[in-house]
Amino acid sequence: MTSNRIAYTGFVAFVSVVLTLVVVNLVQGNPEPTAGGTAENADGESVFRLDDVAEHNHAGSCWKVINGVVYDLTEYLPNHPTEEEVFTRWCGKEATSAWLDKGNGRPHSPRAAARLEDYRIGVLEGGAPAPAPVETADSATQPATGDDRLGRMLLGLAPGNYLDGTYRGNFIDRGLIQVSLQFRLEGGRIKGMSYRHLFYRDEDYLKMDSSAELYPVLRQYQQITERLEGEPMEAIFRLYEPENVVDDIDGYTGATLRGAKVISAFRDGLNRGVYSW
Ligand code: HEM
Repeated sequence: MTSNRIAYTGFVAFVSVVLTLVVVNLVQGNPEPTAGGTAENADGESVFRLDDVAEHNHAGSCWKVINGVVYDLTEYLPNHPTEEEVFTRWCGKEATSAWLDKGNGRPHSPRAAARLEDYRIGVLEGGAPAPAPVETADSATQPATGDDRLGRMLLGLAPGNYLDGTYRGNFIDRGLIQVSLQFRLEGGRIKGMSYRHLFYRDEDYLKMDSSAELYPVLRQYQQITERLEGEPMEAIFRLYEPENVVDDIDGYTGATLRGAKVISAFRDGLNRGVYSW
């Protein structure tokens, strides 16, 4: 009788352990990081939920959401110039506010923004949540530095702020059009960018052939279109540091100016709104 009771008690204990394990597993889901997103958007990009991101909340697998885009920063982690904990504290989280304010009221640099794009793995379901306020009481009263301005511009280009469609924009200086361009936005990505007009100091660049002295300048302009193809909108800001985008012809002196003109024409197009659907 006693041994029967012991066997029965043991059986009940065993069953309850098994049931507990099943229930815990059902509630927590698979604890292993999932490789893919929950779905794909029209652009073939993975779409994740914050729950998916939350699973990658440690140094061994560190995902963050910044401006509605999901990044797998695991491999970048050892390169980040702070104590590891400063960076890992945000793993698995919506981290736009930390990205836009390094703790001193200033956002990350354009160089850091260019790094970030290498780790993009998808977008957040439903687009960017409203980011936490960027400005501290101090930074609001201080004049904006170059980095601050870039951070604010990046926010302006957050996915969802512009409709898909074809855009046309110009850079005009002293009454003359220097750069006129056209591009499509598809899922917030630049597609089919081309120049309609490229003119500077009596030179019509679009009419040049490869024997022209200034042909390398035209090549740089073309490299911009080639290298922005399929990139997210904010990639235009890489042109503030053109060495990230085009080959050198003159120590990047002219390329810096040309990059600024392209950014300006691009943003002119966005301001004008969709030219055709
Ligand atoms: C989201 C959480 C993040 C936090 C809290 C954070 C924090 C910081 C802090 C405090 C600094 C200043 C270090 C110093 O001056 O000694 C810094 C610098 C830097 N961080 Fe981050 N960071 C984050 C994400 C990132 C990401 C995702 C990248 C790039 C993929 C990145 C790239 C850099 C770079 C390149 C610098 C050098 C300064 C600059 O270029 O702005 N950080 N970060």
